[in-house]
Amino acid sequence: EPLTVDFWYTFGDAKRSAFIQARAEEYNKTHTDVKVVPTYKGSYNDTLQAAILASRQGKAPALVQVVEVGSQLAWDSGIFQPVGGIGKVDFSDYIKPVLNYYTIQGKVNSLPFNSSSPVLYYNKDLMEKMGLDPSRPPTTYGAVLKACEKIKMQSSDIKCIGFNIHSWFVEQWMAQQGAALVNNDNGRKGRATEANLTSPAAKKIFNWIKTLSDKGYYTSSGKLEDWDGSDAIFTNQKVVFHITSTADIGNIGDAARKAGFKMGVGVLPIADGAKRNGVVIGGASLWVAKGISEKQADAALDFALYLTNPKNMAAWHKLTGYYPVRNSSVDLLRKEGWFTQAPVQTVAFNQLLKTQSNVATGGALLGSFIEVRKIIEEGIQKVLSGSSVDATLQEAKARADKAIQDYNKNFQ
Ligand SMILES: O=P(O)(O)OC[C@H](O)CO
Repeated sequence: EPLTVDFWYTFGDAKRSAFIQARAEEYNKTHTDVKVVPTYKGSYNDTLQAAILASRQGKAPALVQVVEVGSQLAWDSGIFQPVGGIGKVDFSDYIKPVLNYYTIQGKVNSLPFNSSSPVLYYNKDLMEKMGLDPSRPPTTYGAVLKACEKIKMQSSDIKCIGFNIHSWFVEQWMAQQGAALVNNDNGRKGRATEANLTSPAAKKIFNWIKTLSDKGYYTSSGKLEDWDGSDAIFTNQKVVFHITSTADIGNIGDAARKAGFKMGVGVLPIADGAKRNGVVIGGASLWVAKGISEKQADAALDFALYLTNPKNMAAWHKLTGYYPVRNSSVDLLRKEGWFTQAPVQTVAFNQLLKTQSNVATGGALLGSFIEVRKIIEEGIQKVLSGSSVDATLQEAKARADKAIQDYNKNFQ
C-alpha cells in the first residue's frame, strides 16, 4: 500500500486543475511508495476553513494551498508546521517579493507556489471602436475616467470598466500609494490593531469607485468576490476595461481568442499623483500539516517541491499568467526569449519587478484578514449603491478594528 498524501487545492477551472493533476500523476509514477491525491476543495476561503476543521477532527490533509491573506490565520491555527523544519528548502531561489511576503517574523513557513498581482485587461478592438488608442491603455484613475467619458458618449450598452467587488484591489491600491492597510507596519512589526480605512489613500480609492459607479461607467455581477462573473462580463465584451489577477492571463486570453477579440494587458491604474509604489504579492502558497506522520510530511514537501520545481514553475507561468516565483524559472524563461515573445506577460512581470520593497508592498499580515476583507467588500457595495464615502469608510473602519481586536484577544 503506498502512503497517501492528500493535497487540497483551490482551482476549479480546467486549465489550472489539470496542471496540478498531471504533476501529481507524474510524481506518483516515479514514487511508487507514495500516492499524492490532489482534491479541489473550493474557493480560497473554503479550502482554508475546511483544512482547519479537518485537522481539528484529526483528519488533516498533508498539503494545503492557502490563500496569501490566510497566512497569519494558517500559522495561528497551529495545524501546520514550517516547511523549513521538514526538509531542505533552498529559499534563495525564490524571487524577493514572494519570499518577503511569506516571511513571518523572520521565518518562511510555507512553500511559494502561485503568485500574482492585479492588472488592467483591455479589449483592443473595443478601444479602437470607441476612438481610444489601444497602444495607450489608461494607467491612472483620472485617465480611466477620461476614457470612460468617451466610451459613455459612444455606447449605451457597453460599459467602460468592470472588476470584481473584492477587497484585494483596495489592498493593492493602498500599497500602490505607499500606504499600509493596517497599523504596526502592516502587522509585521507586531500584531496590527487598526485598519487604515479612513486614511487619505483609502478615501482616494473609494472616491474613484464611487465616481465610476455614479457616472454609470462601472459594472459588475453585483455579487461579492465573484471572480468568474466579472471575467465573463469582460470576455462577453460588455466592458472595455477589466481589472483582475495576472493569474487569469491564460484563461481570459483563451476566452478572448474564442470570442474573436484582441486582449491587451496593462499596469494596474493607480490614484492620480501617487508615485507608483508597486504591488503586493497575491495568490497562495503550500502549507504542510502538523498532525501527520513524519513520512507523510516528508512526502508532502517532496511533492510540493516537485510541483514548484524550476521547470514546472516556468510552465505554470506560461500556462496561467501566475508569476514565475523562482529565480531559476525566470532564467529559463529568459533563455527561451519568453519575455520578448509574450508582451502581455511581460507587462505583468515588470509591474512586479518595478515594485519598491517597503512596508506597504510587503502586504498586511492579519489573522482576521478574511473577515476584514468582507467588511471592505461590503463597504464597496455600499458606495456602489450610493452611500457616501466618508460614512462608509468610518463604519468599515469601526467594524474592521473590532474584528481585528476581537481576534487578537486570543493571543493576549
Ligand atoms: O486569483 P489569484 O490567485 O491571483 O489571487 C488573488 C488574490 O490574491 C486572492 O487573495
